[in-house]
This record gives sequence, C-alpha cells and structure tokens, in this order.
Amino acid sequence: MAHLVTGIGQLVTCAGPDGATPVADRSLGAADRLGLRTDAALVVEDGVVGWVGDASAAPAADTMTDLAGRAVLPGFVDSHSHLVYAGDRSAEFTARMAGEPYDGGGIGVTVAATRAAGEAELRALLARRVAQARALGTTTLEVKSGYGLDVEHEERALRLAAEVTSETTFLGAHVVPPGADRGRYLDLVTGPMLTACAPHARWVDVFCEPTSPHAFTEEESRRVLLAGRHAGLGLRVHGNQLGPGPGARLAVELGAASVDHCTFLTDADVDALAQAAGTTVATLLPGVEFSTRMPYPDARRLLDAGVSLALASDCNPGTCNTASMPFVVALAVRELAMTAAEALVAATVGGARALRREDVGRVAVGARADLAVLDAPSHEHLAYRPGMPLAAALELPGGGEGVRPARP
Ligand SMILES: N=CN[C@@H](CCC(=O)O)C(=O)O
Ligand SMILES: [Zn+2]
Repeated sequence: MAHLVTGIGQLVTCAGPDGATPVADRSLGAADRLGLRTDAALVVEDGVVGWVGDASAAPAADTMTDLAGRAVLPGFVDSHSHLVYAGDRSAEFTARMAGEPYDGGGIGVTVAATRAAGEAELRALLARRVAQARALGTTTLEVKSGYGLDVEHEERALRLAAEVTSETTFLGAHVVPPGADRGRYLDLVTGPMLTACAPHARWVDVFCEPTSPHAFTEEESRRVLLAGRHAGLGLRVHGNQLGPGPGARLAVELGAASVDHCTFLTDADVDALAQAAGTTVATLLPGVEFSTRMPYPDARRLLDAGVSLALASDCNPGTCNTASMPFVVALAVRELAMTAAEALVAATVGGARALRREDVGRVAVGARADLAVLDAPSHEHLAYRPGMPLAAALELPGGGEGVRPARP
C-alpha cells in the first residue's frame, strides 16, 4: 500500500539532496543541514519513505493525505527520558522554586512510590506518558529504568519500557538507594541486577556526579559502564549536571554514545568532546535547568568547538516533568542562543546520533516514515509560538513504528 502525503508547505528533511544526512559535514551550517523543500510531497510504503519530491511530480498512490500547506519534519528523537515511575514530586518542585537546591535526594521518594505501584498501574502510567510525547511530535523515545533500584523492580521497569520502545536503558546506577551500602549496591548493579536487566536493555547509563552524595564517582561509574559493556550494552552517561566532574571525559574515554546534561564543562571537557564528535554526542537537557533554576549549558561554546549536539527532554518526576520536545526546542532558541535550525537539527538528527540510529531523525528514501506535522507553515513557529499545540506525530496508514503504544 503506497500512501501519498501532499500539500506539504515546508518539508524539513534533515538530509542532503542524495538522501544522506550530512551531519558530520562541518562545512555545512545547520540551516543547510535542514534540507528544506517547499511544495513537497512524499510517498510512504510499509512504514518507510519510498519517494520524496515536488508535489507537482508526485506519483500515483493507493491513498492520500493533503496537509494543506502545513510543515512536516522528522519526528523528534527524544534520546533521554525516565518515564517508568509512580508518585508525585510537585512539592519538591515548589520548594525548589522557593530556593531549595537540587541534589538528587528526591529520587528516593520516587523509588518508594514506584516499588509500591502494581505492574498494571505502572504500564498504564507509562502508556499515558508515551501517548503524550507522541501527541507532541516525538516518534523515537529512549526510556530509562532507575526508579526500582533492586533486581525485581529494575527488571520490571525495563520489561515495561521494552513494550513501548527499543531504546531502553538500564540505570540501576541512578543513585545508591537510601540506607544501602555503596559497595554492596555496586556489586548488585554490576552483578545480578545487570544480569536480570540486560535482556530488556539496549544501553547502560550511570549518574556520574561526585558532587552529589547520592550519585557515583568516576571509578564507580567506570565500573558500572564496563560491566554493562561486558553484558553487550551500549554506553550512556549522566554527567556534569550539578557541577564540574569527570562524566564527559569518562564518556569520551569509553566511547559512550552520549553524555547528557553537560551543564558544567571545563575547556578540557569541551576539547575532548570536540575530538570525539564522531563517537560521543553531548546531549543538552534545558528543561532541567528551567525546572531547577540552574544555569543553562553553554550550547554556543559547544557548537563553536565542533561538538556533536543533541537536545532531549529528560522527562522525569524530579528535575523536568515535561516530555515536550517543542518546549525544549523553544528553550534552546531562547535560552541557549541556538538558531531555530540548530535546535531542530539537534532535536532530530542529533538525537538519532545520540542513539546511533540512521533510520530516524531525517526524511529520506529508505528512512522510517516517522514524521511530525506542524499546524504552521514553517519550523520556526516551534520557537516563535512556544506552548502552542502545533506539533504532533503524523499518523499515516502503514506509517512508521515510531513510539509504539503500550499494551492496554
Ligand atoms: N540526574 C539524574 N537523574 C534525573 C533526575 C531524576 C530525579 O530527580 O528523579 C535527571 O536526569 O535529571
Ligand atoms: Zn536523566
């Protein structure tokens, strides 16, 4: 079944004319990397883009959608989220807005609520959050564990996450659970917990943040990551969120796909990330700084140094309770001084690179038909009209897998 999507006022392909994404080509600015086309059409077959071109040259198809001048972009690739949890920490947010600092200690509150929740309840909560993200234009979503922190509940979180996405991340090393012995907990995370979780996970992650008494040091983080690699998992790091630290350099040293947060970086960190631009992505999560009142990361410094950047939501109950990628793009433009083009590239192609995916984050023949549509004529409206309900995943007959809905 071939489905024609026509009447696309602006098509953002994030792909070069040959369909290849020139993300590694530093001679191209982000505006060129957007690969804009006007009056475009595309054909989708079996969830894959089969043809892209001028609407006037569109081939015949079995069915058709006319978008009447709306913009189409690659669905957002949200490469960092913590959606498997129960409970509520709005009081912690309110206290923070009144001046309380964030140190990761509230994670224990979510762990208690998540352990107490039944499996059906957790599945329903996750399904609702995934549907909300998709309704805002996200079609690829990474989901972490990290609110179970024992073998049974970490395994359960990853099993549920794997029902909704293939991008699942084992984050048993989120924090040392309240009352636990650090050494014994690390033995558990790198031993039986990893064994139970690895079958449901693609990635392993660690909260490498020596400035937090709850999170992990460089040596502890290295141990977690090496154990994960040994179990066949790819590597990701939470690093440099609360203060300067070893996270970014550890991610580069071990060839991690991404180091996320990157709020407090030294010049040596930035140099290391620039050298590793073909391997390790720096993923910025500005919704966290918005919701913690911390300083924003310096995106311009990273872009100017040639670091490979992604933007993601980090949707979680503690530091950023929104999965809205349009909001993240608007923050990146307004608060991180990224151009609209840089922000959109980072939220699509950048996220795909952070997940080492070639089949999403761009609109090109052979890529997944995971698309977002804007109720607007151009992508600039994402930042120009923040908070407006403009973006949604484009639902097509035989469309891309995107973020799969959870079982009811
Ligand atoms: N920094 C560590 N983990 C989350 C916050 C988790 C929480 O506070 O519940 C983050 O990415 O910001
Ligand atoms: Zn996170």
